Order: sequence, then structure tokens, then C-alpha cells
Amino acid sequence: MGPISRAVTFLCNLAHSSSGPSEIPPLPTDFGPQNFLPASTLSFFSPVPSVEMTSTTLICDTQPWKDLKAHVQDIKKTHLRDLMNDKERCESMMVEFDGMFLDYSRQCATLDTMDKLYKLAEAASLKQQINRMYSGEHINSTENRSVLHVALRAPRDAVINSDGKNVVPDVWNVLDKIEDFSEKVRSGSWIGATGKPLKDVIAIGIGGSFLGPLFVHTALQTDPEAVEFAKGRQLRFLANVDPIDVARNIAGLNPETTLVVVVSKTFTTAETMLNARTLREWISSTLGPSAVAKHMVAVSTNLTLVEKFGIDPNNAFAFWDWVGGRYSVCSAVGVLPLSLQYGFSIVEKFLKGASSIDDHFRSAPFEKNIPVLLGLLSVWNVSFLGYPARAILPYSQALEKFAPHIQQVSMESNGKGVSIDGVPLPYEAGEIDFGEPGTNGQHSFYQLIHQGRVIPCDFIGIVKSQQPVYLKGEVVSNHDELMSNFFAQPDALAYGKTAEQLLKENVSQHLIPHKTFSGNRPSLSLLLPSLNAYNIGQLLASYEHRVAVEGFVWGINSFDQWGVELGKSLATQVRKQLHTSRTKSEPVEGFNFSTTKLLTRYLQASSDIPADPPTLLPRI
Ligand SMILES: O=P(O)(O)OC[C@H]1O[C@](O)(CO)[C@@H](O)[C@@H]1O
Repeated sequence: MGPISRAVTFLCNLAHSSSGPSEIPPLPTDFGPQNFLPASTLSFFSPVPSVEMTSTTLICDTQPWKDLKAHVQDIKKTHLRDLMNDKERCESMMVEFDGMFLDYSRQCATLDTMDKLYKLAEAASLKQQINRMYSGEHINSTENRSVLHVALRAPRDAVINSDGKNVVPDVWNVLDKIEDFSEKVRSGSWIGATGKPLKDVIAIGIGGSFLGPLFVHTALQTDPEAVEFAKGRQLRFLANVDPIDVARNIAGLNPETTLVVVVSKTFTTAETMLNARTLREWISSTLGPSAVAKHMVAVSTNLTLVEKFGIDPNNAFAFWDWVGGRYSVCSAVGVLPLSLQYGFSIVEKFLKGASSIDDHFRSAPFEKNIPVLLGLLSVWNVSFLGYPARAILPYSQALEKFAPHIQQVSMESNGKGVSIDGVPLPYEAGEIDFGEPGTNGQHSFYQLIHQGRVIPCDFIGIVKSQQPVYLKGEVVSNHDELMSNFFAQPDALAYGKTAEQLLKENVSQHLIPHKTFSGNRPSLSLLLPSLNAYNIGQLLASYEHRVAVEGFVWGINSFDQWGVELGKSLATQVRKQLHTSRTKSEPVEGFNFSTTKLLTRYLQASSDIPADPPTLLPRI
């Protein structure tokens, strides 16, 4: 689609929009320092090169995009085997910040590629877009909201405005409240309805109200400092509406010693609310309805619905509509359950790690800016080299929930088909994220990465294990054994193995095609000094900002998620049908042939379930 037809589409979209042209998003502008202090950051707001694009231009129409498209042919002529011989190139593809070390020399890219990517960033007004985010502009234009998760981990004295109001004091009011409450629970001064201390916590929530906190919890679980603080306590997460998940969560727990934290930005998510009602029943059927006051608290932006549910708003921990669900782990969504488990001081370190990357992202030049480099390289791999997926491969079992979290951060953010102005994208945006810790993944899906499809890989390694094991007589420590693989895999992918090499090894002729590795498969390596709370915060923020960079360049809104709505509304229709069919034996109606058949079969095969069964909770 050319620029004229896109402009026509855009105008048609406006004509069909319910509230008319007043919804036209503002043209990109430069933003001054007035909205974000302290002054040490002012250099970041210095004048930037002129904006090439208008709000209706797509990035693919700019010269830097076209240059990169043409440049693909140059890169196709190179092989990582040769690129890796260029020491100067490799050295300039290594960046360090605050203990994090990024080596992107195994990307199918030259220094010329990087220059072209920086020009693309300029054409996309990347710097201005980052400024707009930190300035509290409503960059989430389809929901008319600021995007300020950086404020969640800003220092107490920072000033970050949303709609003319500094939000940092509100953030710290909630953090102080969490510190106070979690200390009361942990010290036993807040006790359950029968006078017992609450040593176990079940956090109910789904999507962004679950995945981030689970990732951080899983990572902290084996950190010696955090372990000390967590002694005698348990934190569990109830996400799925599948009653099996309820059963797993309450197994072995006593409501008398359990605190339930209901986490939902909207407090309307069907799965979370049904799970919340289920655990309310679990508590009140044993301890009486008044026990809810001592055993249930909430995290939400919707305090009215929290109260309506029966949780005292004094026992609710607020956050704000400028925090996207998948970006909410640094709000009470993550900070409350994690503070209950590990104490606030540990969680504060996690926030500080994230904040350090926030400062770096905001102020470092692009060539030294880890999230910017990660984001630009992803755009290069997806939109130019045509690699639609990305494997996230932490060589750390403690990071086993990192890829699932980043799946939501990345795929819900950038899984879009239209530009921020509603123009259909003539290029692919977003990527398919998946991953497993190494070395487990090596024994699972790496075959495809080595000899099948080309999947750019993120190798994440930790210098010092928090749980070292040394066995006398072994060649290396257990962590060195793990890390041997971390260092070997990227080279195996980059260099491959040629037929000539195989011939020298006397491999039989008929096996040569099977044993040949083409190589030239891109990866990057990220090395963290350790995996304490601070490093976990750094890792999280690096990936959050990387996703934003990609979205800014692709010109999409990375902060809405309309794609999840259709399935939700169809489920409402099915829920209604299941109710009427079960209670009034009415036939299935109003669905297509396939769904009618499936629903009818489901109902018939479970017709022994009584229409109005008594309350039943899992017993395991
Ligand atoms: O926190 P809530 O409002 O319950 O929403 C949970 C999740 O549901 C989603 O809206 C997707 O369905 C996510 O964006 C969000 O993280």
C-alpha cells in the first residue's frame, strides 16, 4: 500500500471513529525538561534532529528503512564465521553498563548495519518517543493514557508528571504502605481470624498480574539473601481459572494461616474474580465470613470494585491507569506479594536495579544503550532479515519464568497489525518469543535452531551462581559446566560445521549432509554479574524498554491490547449458553455448526452434573 492509499485509509478510519476527529493523536513534538527532573537528566532533553515523519507516514516509507532493505543483500553475502574474525567490529559490538555486559557481535550485522539502524531510530524519532514516555504524555493514545512504569521505581525525590501531577509521591505512599503492612504480617503483628500468624500467601491474578511477580519470585527463591528473609514462608500464585489450579494452590495450606492477595488492575477479569470468590469461600466456609477482613487484601486501580467485593479499601494497595498490566510488576502487583515473602528491603533492591536501567535508557547514547541496541537488533532481525521468532535462553534455572513473562511483555505489546494511527502495516511487527533455561532447552528444541529454522537467540548468563556446587575430583564446578554450554552454543550457531571439516574427520559421505551445520545463525550474549534482586530488576527493565524501542520504531502502540477482547466477549456468550443448557436443558443456539456440535457433545457427556450443585471445593 502506498502513502496515498494509507492516508485515505487513515482518513476513513477517522470518519468511522465514534468520537470523530477530536481523537486524532497529536503530531509528534519535542518535549522540554519541564515534566521530568532532577536536573542531572536535562541533557537528555536537548534538541534532537528534525522529525522526518508525520503522524501518518509509516517507517517503511523513510529512506533509512529503504537503505536497510537494500543493505540486506550486502549482509547476505557475509557469514558470521568471517565477521567474527574482525576484532575491531567485535569489540565495538560489546557494551557494558552497571555490571551488565552485552556482546552482540554474533548478530548478522556490520558496523555499517549499526549506522543504518541508528539512522532508522532517528527517522522513527526514537529519542523523542522515549522523551514522550518519560514526560507522561498520553502515548497510549487508543486508551488515552500515559505510560509511566518508570515512575514505579523512581527515587523518592524524582519528579515525574502525568496530567500535570507529580506521581512519584503517590508511588511512594503505596510503597510505604506495603512496607508497613508486609512487616506487620511477617512479624506476626497482623494475625489471622483465629489468632495465628499468616505465613502463607496466595496471590490471585492472571497475565500481567501474575507473570512478572512469578518470574521475580522464581528468580529470588534461590538467592541466599532472599532465602534468609523467606524462611518459614510460602508464596503461591493462582492464575488459571482451571479448578485444578485452585486445588494445587490450596493443597496443604490451612486458611487459618493463609493470606490471599487478589491482584487485578481492573478487578473485573473473569478468571481472577472467580478464583477470588472461590478462595473467599475457602476462607469463610472454614473461618466464617468475617475472617475475610483479616485473610484477604487486594491490589487494584479499581478500589470501588475492591470494596464491593468485600475487601476493606484500607486493605487495598492502589496503582494507576498509567501502569500497563504487563508493565506492573514494579507496582503493588509485584511489590506486595514479593515483600510479604522476602521483606520490603529485598524488593527495594529489585526496584533500584530497574531504576538504574531506566536512567541508562533515558540518557545513554544509542550506541551504548543496552535496551536501544537490543530493540534495534530485534527490528533488524524481524523486519529486514525476516526472522519472526526470538529464543530467550537463560543459562540459569532461577530464570525459568523469565521467557513466559517476556512472552506477554513482548507479544501483547507488539503483536499489532496497524500503526498507532490505525494504518494497516505493510510489514510484520512483533515477534514470537519463547524460551527455556539452558541446558534443558539444548535437549529439547535446539536441534531446530542449529539445523532447521533460523531463530535469533538471547543467551543470558550469570557470572557467579548463588548456589555453587563444587565436587572434589570433577573437572569443573557445576556452574562452570553450565556456563561451558552458555559460551559454546553461540559459536556453534555462528560458525556451524562445514562438509570440509567433516571430511577431515573421516565422516562417511552419506552422513555429511546430516552432520553439516550451516552456521551464520545470529545470537547475542548478555552476562550478569549475579542474580540478586538488583540484577533481576536490571534484566526486567532492559527487556521492557527493548520492547518499547521496537514498538516505537515500528510505529505501533505497544501499550494497548485490544486483541484480547474478542475471545473474552465470545466466552461470555458461551458461559450464558452453558448456564441455560444446564439449568433449563435448552438446546445450544446461536453458534456456528462446529461450535454447536462441540458444545452439545460437552453438555451431553457431562449431563450427570446437577443443575444446581452444592458448593464444592477441591480436597487434596
Ligand atoms: O489485572 P487485570 O485487570 O485482571 O488483567 C489481567 C490481564 O488481562 C489482560 O488484559 C489480557 O487479557 C492483560 O493485559 C492483563 O495483564
